[in-house]
Amino acid sequence: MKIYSAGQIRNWDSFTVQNEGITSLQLMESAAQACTSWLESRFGIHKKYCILCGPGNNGGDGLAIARLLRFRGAEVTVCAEMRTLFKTPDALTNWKEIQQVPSIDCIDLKEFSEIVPAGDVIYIDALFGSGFKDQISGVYKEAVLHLNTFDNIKVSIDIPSGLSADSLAVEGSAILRADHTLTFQSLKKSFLHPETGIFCGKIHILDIGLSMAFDEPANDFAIDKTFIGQRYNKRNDFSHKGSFGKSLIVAGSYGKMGAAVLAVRAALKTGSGITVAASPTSGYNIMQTSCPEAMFESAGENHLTSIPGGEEMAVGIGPGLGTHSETAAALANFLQNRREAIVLDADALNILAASPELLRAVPPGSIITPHPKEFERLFGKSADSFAKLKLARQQASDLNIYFVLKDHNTQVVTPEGNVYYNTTGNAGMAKGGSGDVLLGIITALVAQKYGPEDAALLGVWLHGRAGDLAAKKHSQEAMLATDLIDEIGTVFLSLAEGV
Ligand SMILES: NC(=O)C1=CN([C@@H]2O[C@H](COP(=O)(O)OP(=O)(O)OC[C@H]3O[C@@H](n4cnc5c(N)ncnc54)[C@H](O)[C@@H]3O)[C@@H](O)[C@H]2O)[C@@H](O)CC1
Ligand SMILES: [K+]
Repeated sequence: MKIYSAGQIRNWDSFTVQNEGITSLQLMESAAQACTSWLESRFGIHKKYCILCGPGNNGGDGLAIARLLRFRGAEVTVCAEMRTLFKTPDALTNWKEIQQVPSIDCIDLKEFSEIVPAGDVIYIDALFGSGFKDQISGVYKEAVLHLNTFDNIKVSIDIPSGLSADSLAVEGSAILRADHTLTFQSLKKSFLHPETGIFCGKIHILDIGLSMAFDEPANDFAIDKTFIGQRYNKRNDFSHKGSFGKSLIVAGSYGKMGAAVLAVRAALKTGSGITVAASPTSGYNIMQTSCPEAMFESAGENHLTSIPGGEEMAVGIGPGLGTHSETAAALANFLQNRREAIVLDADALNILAASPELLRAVPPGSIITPHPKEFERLFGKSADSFAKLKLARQQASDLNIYFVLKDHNTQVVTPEGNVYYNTTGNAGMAKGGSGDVLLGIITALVAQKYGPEDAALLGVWLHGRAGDLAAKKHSQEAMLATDLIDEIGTVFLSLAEGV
């Protein structure tokens, strides 16, 4: 799914009006109908709603929702700024329609800050949507700050008011903290960053009938199921283990063999034809017992002192490696001699951070998977997640490598400057071991001849989806990286069935 800017969303609305034989008023009605149906299916009928309406078309949506809910038997109060009222023709039309509907209470927004919340009222935020700029002030600000103190359910229409679609909010500005955001047609960039996404609650994408023929270039994308379905290659019946390539997982040191085991098991479960663990001899028994399907190559006594060439193999390096000077020297030597793309994580990245000149030796097309601290060690501190992404784009292009920036919505950054936000995964995955599993998954996909971009995209999605299934079964608190590996098969089954 492409992620469009606020300006492109406006173009999308206009394109639909011009090409689909529909008026902008009908589009507003369609948006309101989609919201009303969602509200009824979620909360049931005959509920009490208070709908805060702003001056533009987001407010117009709120008015149309008020009318539709009232017609279906709900008790509805509308709060709007009576002094300036509505600024767009469609919002004004809906304001006039509201006057014809009996028993909708209308109150001035300036009185809202006096309101004491009633326990059973659901509050709808239709103050500002994609046309919002800068920061909220005056009565709107007071209303948002007051509403934020309520424990009632709060549903934002399209975008939580005070949040802009594609940038960081002005520091200290008022933003509505929603429990649910009903957004139209596609995700907005700000929903996917931690500083701004926190205001959205649970996000629901509603189809309001915007034209599917609309297509503008974009650099930001969300990795969703359709997207993955297009990139996943089903296995051919006439294949043998050699068809699925060989993975070499370079991992482990004395006391950190668990990380190596997790990466190797994840590679095996992701379909690597042949998997070899290159680990220190002290980890031999652990690896051979935990992963009988893998081969073992000894590469040191208690820590790695050499890294095998891994010719014709997909190579993933890092989990549990430690940063011993001999291991660092082995990695430097390996990088000087390796031409094909590799996958790097964890201690491999810490070694690079200590010797940044080595970054230039990372083969083009490689994938590196830093968590926020590892990225900071490599490239310095960024002011916020938008600035960090900008820096990652620049570095990916300079170094000609792919980044997998592990976070709430993990981002894959390509050397061409595209950013793909992952939409699977949960907070239960913020645990030791989860990154080791990701390295194993991505390495196995590279072994199976997925290009680096597809391997990274499919890898993060699969990892997150397996994590979601593990959380469902065991809870976010109790789920372990091992549980995540156990769910990889279920994710492949659903992919093969096309769901
Ligand atoms: N254009 C269309 O065809 C459709 C638009 N839709 C709705 O319309 C919204 C976009 O509507 P608009 O473009 O009218 O924009 P909004 O309703 O998001 O807000 C714009 C209005 O708020 C004012 N405003 C902006 N920033 C402000 C600030 N900081 N303080 C005070 N006032 C501020 C603007 O002057 C303008 O009057 C979408 O989010 C969606 O909810 C939907 O009805 C679907 C169809
Ligand atoms: K809103």
